[in-house]
Amino acid sequence: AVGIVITASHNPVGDNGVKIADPDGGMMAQHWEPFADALANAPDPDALLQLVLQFVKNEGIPLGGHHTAQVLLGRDTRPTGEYLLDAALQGINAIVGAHAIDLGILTTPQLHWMVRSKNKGIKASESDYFTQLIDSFRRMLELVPKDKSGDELAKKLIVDGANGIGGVKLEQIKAKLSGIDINVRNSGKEGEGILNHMCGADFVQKERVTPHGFSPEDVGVRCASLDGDADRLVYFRVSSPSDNKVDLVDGDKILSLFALFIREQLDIINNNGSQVNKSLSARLGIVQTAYANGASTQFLKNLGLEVVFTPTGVKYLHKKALEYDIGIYFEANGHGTIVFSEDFLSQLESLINDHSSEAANGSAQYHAAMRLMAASQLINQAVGDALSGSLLVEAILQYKGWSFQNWCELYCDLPSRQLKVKVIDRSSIVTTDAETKVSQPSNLQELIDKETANYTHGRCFVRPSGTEDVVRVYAEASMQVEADSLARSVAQHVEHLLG
Ligand SMILES: CC(=O)N[C@H]1[C@@H](OP(=O)(O)O)O[C@H](CO)[C@@H](O)[C@@H]1O
Ligand SMILES: [Mg+2]
Repeated sequence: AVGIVITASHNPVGDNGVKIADPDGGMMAQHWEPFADALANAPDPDALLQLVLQFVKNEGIPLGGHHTAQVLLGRDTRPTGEYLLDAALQGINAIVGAHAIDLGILTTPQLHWMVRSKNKGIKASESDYFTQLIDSFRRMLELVPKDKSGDELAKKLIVDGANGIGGVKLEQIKAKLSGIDINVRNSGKEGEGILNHMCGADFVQKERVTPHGFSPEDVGVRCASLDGDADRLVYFRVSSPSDNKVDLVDGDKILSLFALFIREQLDIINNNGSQVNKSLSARLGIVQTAYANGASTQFLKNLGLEVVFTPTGVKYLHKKALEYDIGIYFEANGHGTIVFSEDFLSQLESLINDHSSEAANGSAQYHAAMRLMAASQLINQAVGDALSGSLLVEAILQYKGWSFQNWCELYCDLPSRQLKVKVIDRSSIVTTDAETKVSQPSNLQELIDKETANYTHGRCFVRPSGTEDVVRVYAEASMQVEADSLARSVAQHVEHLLG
């Protein structure tokens, strides 16, 4: 089985598009992208057919015969979704041997999870997805030390659903989630607002102001914001009753919380004088992009963790994370997850079985192993998932007995600025070293280095966007005015050279 979701994610309600899930539940193989581009740009039906036939030949895809391909289809809440889903059904069913299954309205990560589960031969329906979330969340909370159980505020979460599919699904399951009190705003109900308009994870992360539907009354309460197809997650808190600014916890800080938690459990397992005396070897890898705040990278490195960088785009991060026993990746904008290797999970399982005797199963080592197992079942390992991600955040905060403030204070973000520059041909910029350096045009990197040297904690890079016709400039420095001015001067160089 493979999957297709009709969605345009965090983009305006009038846009639409497709996301494709490969058999492992991950994103479509990268070497198929040029083919997808060619299909989308085919001038007429005949050319389209020729492209398909040629591609089928090149890739050695068996068409027809006994070979059946299942395509799971889902869509978000966009008004154009129904029409496009119907077109997709017709397109798939026109191929001999292919069979489309319409799963209706789903979050993108649900569809990816279903594809992954189906191909693993395990239960793969929406209710199985919900059951897995609810059960593993409950198990995580059962493993919270008794002295950490927090007050009412610690259990309260307000979720901005971006008027999209995430809020709809959360409303369906929130009553079954014990130990947490969830209130959904911008839930996608008729009349509540427009999809992604003045709300949602992308809006909150970029604008750093309260989304529509939040007010000074919410000051101090922990809030989460999802994007339109619920694969991105950021947290925030309304800073003060007098303005609409928020304290933001972005993907980097969610990543840091996850990394701390996983490391702590591994340390408990490996360092605690255990009766069973079995340790668990695990290579833990943290994957970021150049957009990760420098303070987060420093924080993670100070913990002694292995931090690696890939180009922008979760397809690169996910692939890199799979190289580890436990790989944790996040983009600053809130897309990310944790992946566990099969080998690690089977070691974990045997450790848990070894502890199954009465004497051992009260041990700290056993509890830590059980926490890791529950986390691996709660988090969506196919793709970043705002619903399962936020439940893991909530469980970890309860485990640590942490408030939003404690989490914020893990480290202090360096001020940063992002700018977009319109140029004639953005592909004339070529980058290396996970997009942190420019190799073409040849003198641009030297100019960036010169500007950056003028600032304490200065860091700056430019790259052509993969999704918009612009060059993006990112700058960081110890003060906001400095980050702004570094970004501005580098943007001017880009304009001058390529404008
Ligand atoms: C700076 C930034 O946020 N870039 C985004 C954006 O990519 P660009 O290639 O920068 O346009 O869209 C991608 C897809 O949603 C997302 O993965 C990525 O993080
Ligand atoms: Mg999205």
